[in-house]
Amino acid sequence: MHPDAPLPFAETLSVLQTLVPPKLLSPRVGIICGSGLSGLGGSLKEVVLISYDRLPGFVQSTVPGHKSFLAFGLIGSVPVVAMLGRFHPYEGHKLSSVVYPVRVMAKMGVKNIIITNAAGALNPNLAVGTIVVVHDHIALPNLTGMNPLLGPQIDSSYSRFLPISDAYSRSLRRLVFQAAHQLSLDREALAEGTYAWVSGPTYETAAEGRFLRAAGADVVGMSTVPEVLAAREEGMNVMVLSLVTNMVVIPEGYKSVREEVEAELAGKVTEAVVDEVVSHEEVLTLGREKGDLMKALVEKVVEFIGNGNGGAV
Ligand SMILES: O=P(O)(O)O[C@@H]1C[C@H](O)[C@@H](CO)O1
Ligand code: HPA
Repeated sequence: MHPDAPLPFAETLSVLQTLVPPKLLSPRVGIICGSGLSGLGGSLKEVVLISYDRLPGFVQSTVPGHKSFLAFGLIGSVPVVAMLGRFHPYEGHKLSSVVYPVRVMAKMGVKNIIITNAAGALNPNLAVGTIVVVHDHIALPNLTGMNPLLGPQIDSSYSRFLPISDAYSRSLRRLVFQAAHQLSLDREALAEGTYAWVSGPTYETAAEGRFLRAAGADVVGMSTVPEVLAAREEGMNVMVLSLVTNMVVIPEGYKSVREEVEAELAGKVTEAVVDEVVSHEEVLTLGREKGDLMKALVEKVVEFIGNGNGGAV
């Protein structure tokens, strides 16, 4: 038993066995829906929704735009399991709780996981509404002691020192671009990039935004990386799609208040400076607007996986 948090896998799986029809009990693909993206669950056929409060080991999602249901169903003929609502450390959840559903998916036999999120763009070439296919990440929390794999190993057969330079499956990333081609999406609809994980819940200051951009990140968000690490530890192929819901506020240059006041005292007319801010409402609005696009891409990729394409199983 894990001393930090006893993980009730047997109990969770036994509840699932009583609630999920046998046909859906061995999902091929796991999906995690990001902020405002739970509509993905709406496209599942023969869907069975299970409230998180019925599942031992699951906590509740408390963030607007996240539900608290595990959905089982079919995309085409492929059985999938989807988290309609994820857990973030900033909600007060332990990292072991945040990644518990990913580990449950692994115990159910899921080999491929598609993780979606809403993110702010640091790269000025990205437009709001773009979906970024993530190929790498920067996780300051991981580097400074906030890593879901810290502590005694939950399974002694797992690697103690997990390499994650290959965390984002190239085969699955290829499938996204093939899916975009089949869906006749404009080239600009998709981009590739690096995701920076921050703990949140505050959005970034301008200086933090500049810092993360200078470090090489294209987008920034408050989730996903813990799930990626757990999924890799469990041996899954991982794909991450970030929907750019807003530009991170990084003004061109600081407009000096001293100079503003001095100019006014000298009788000059100055331009009023209004500081911009980001809000979760705009994140959710964009999630709703682009939810169908994200859904179409995910469905197509699942279809490809079902057909055995791309080297992913
Ligand atoms: O769960 P995701 O990463 O999609 O949600 C993002 C990050 C924060 O939870 C929230 C901020 O608006 O949206
Ligand atoms: N910063 C961090 N997380 C986010 C953002 C952001 O600008 N937008 C959506 N999630």
